[in-house]
Amino acid sequence: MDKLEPLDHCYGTTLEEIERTLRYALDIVSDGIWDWNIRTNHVKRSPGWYSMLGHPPDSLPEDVDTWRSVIHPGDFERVMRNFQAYLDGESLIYAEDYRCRCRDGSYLWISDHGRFVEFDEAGKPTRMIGAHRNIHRRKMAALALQRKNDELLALNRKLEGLVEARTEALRQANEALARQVEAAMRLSETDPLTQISNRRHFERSLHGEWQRFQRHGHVTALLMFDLDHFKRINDNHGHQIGDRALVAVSRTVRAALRDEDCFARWGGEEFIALLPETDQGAALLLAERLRLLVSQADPSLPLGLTASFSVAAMQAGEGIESLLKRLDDGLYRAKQQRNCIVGC
Ligand SMILES: Nc1nc2c(ncn2[C@@H]2O[C@H](COP(=O)(O)OP(=O)(O)OP(=O)(O)O)[C@@H](O)[C@H]2O)c(=O)[nH]1
Repeated sequence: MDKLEPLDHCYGTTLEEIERTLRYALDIVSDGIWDWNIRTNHVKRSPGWYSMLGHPPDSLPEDVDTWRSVIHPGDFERVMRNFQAYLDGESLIYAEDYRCRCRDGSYLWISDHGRFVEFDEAGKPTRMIGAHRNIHRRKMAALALQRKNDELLALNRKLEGLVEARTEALRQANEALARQVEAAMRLSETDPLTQISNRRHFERSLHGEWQRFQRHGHVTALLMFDLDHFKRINDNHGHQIGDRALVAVSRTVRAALRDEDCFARWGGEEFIALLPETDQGAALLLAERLRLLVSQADPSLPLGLTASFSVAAMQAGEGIESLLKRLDDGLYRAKQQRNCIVGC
């Protein structure tokens, strides 16, 4: 521990003069000073120290217990621990901010600094002097700022939570919307009775496939069929049975086709299939298989079902309208005989 440099060369010659000079200096830089004789345990406190805490000068016992008794219980342990660490030489400085109880019971934040100033021959400290500074306003302002900061942090966390929740709600709403759009899309492309594609969807698929055929020349065929004497079925057995027959035929044919084949209800009791990567020969074989399947579509129906088929493969340089017309003409010819297949 550093010892104080002798002050006699500039502040006086006697010890008393030096002590007085020291007190003046401490009075200027602090609000209260304390001077502890470690050997006797006597503590002398300046008038400023008493007035800072609202006491008349020299009105309290001049010992260490007076100091202990005014420290705020919430600060007591920390202050004692650090003070002891200085006394034990574990800490090089003693400097603590804490609350001191005033005479009226209120507490004042002070900053306390102290150091040993005298030692015996063995180097043991015999005297310690310290200074108190009133830091109440600064400390209160700092605490208020800290509180404000904590409030802002809490608000920020709350806002972050709100934003997160809102983002999640928005994400879920978007997902629900996407599902609705997808369902609406599916609905707009589906025939309500048979649940296979409708004409609108088929035309879009046909357009795409036709463009691919133009670009890459991949063989693609179309197959169209029309149930025979369907009017008689309705007339003889009722519209409901007619509907059941349409559903049964749709299910049977859909199940017999590949996923990539687009199968649609073209109108009334007329159906159409788009068969990518299929040439005329393969499409004719498929039509024959379907012709047999249609007749077995629903054995529980009180009638026999047959259909007339037309098959046409895409041809280079031919437009969609012409292709469909060819298919239509083929079906017209098949209808002259019924329950048969016409390639065109
Ligand atoms: N039950 C039912 N019948 C339908 C539906 N759509 C069309 N039809 C009927 O299908 C029948 C088609 O009759 P037509 O065009 O004369 O043909 P067809 O009786 O099958 O005779 P061909 O085609 O010459 O063999 C009509 O009676 C329509 O009412 C439907 O969704 N449900």
